[in-house]
Amino acid sequence: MATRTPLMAGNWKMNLNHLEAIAHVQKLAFALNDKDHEAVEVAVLPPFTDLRSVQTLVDGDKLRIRYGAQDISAHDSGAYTGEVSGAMLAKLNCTYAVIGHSERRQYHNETDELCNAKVKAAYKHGLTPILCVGEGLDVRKAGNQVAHTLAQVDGALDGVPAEQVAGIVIAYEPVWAIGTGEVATPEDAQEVCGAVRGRLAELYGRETADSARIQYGGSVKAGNVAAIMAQPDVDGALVGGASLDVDEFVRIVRFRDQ
Ligand SMILES: O=C[C@H](O)COP(=O)(O)O
Repeated sequence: MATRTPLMAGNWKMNLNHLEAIAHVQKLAFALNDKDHEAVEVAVLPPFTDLRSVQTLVDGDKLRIRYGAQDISAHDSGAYTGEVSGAMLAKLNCTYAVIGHSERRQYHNETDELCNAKVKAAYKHGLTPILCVGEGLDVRKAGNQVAHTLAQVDGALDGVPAEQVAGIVIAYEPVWAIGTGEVATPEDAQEVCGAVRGRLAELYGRETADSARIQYGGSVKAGNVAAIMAQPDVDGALVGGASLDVDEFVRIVRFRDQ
């Protein structure tokens, strides 16, 4: 089985301006040591307006922190007011682009079809998608979380080749656990993360499935991360609120010590 490096990614959402971003990343870099970076990949996902400042800091100080954007346009360039292209993000040396976060699906009506176009745009420009999937409370109550989430995976990866999927990050984020303090149990997380890996194996083969990383997201904190990370198909966390607190986020990165 492939050895997957855990990825702890802080999704700041619409928080921290570019000056606050610099202070935050400096504090985070100071708190992390070589041992942390060898064991875990650490990434931040700031608002678009912060990315140039984060890039300058990471490059200038040769930090081992990676960064990416919270969204990406499906288009390369042109008359798409308000959008940011993959080429622009690649120019900023972004590693990641979040695609299909539930807040984009909910507030901006993003569909699986659009997510699929965004996944293809990310790969076209050398970015790694962090593809977000997961069910709402009604679906969970009906017991349909696996089927719902796998349909989102199928839709977003339609036509994406195995060699690209091998490097993808898929974040399973049950919507009812996002920002609510209600974390999924480790078994809930494993049920769906395991099913997602199973689907990747069906679609692309075992080797590809074993090399893709699957994160859990939804009210992850230092106090609950270790049990979630102990699950065999959970390879990291997409952390929202707790990533805004550097000390808490560092404790999440050090999940093995919790
Ligand atoms: O992208 C992160 C998720 O939406 C989780 O957010 P949260 O940790 O604040 O629940």
